[in-house]
Amino acid sequence: MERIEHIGIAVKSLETAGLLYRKLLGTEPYKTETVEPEKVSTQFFNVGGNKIELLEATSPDSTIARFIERKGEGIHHIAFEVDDIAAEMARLREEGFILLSEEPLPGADNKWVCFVHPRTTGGVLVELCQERSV
Ligand SMILES: CC[C@H](C(=O)O)C(=O)SCCNC(=O)CCNC(=O)[C@H](O)C(C)(C)COP(=O)(O)OP(=O)(O)OC[C@H]1O[C@@H](n2cnc3c(N)ncnc32)[C@H](O)[C@@H]1OP(=O)(O)O
Ligand SMILES: [Co+2]
Repeated sequence: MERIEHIGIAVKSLETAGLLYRKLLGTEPYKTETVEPEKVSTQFFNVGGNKIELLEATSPDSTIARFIERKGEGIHHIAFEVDDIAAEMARLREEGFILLSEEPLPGADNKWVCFVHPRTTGGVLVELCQERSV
């Protein structure tokens, strides 16, 4: 793992939460992007090089909708930047972590991503992110 890439926050409404985070952070979001396969719309803020990712469900069967149903709005996951996501996935499998996809998946903000099951990380949903070369 290289560094924390972003903190994911589950919100009911990007519009409402976006206004709140503009006030809270004192800055505008740099990107709003829907990732259909993940059934999420995202909005990214950059705070001195650290990123906040707001996540709204695009359908009732989205993992974000289920999270909010169960736990309410709030911190959803921690994403780490990795240089080689395939190698990191193999290392984590070796270490006994449960990965939630066989292969890296296309994520938001031009990344390849993979998630680690929170039951194997002490209750924290972890995301791996590698920059997708354009
Ligand atoms: C990719 C676009 C974007 C990006 O950055 O590029 C994103 O970040 S998209 C983010 C949304 N997508 C995901 O989260 C994909 C990975 N997540 C999953 O596959 C599921 O959410 C999963 C497997 C973590 C949980 O699935 P589900 O909610 O259907 O299962 P359960 O409700 O039975 O939960 C099982 C167990 O996990 C605990 N849980 C669920 N979500 C979280 C969480 N965010 N953080 C910590 N723990 C979580 C839940 O409480 C259950 O624990 P238990 O002890 O059994 O009660
Ligand atoms: Co994320």
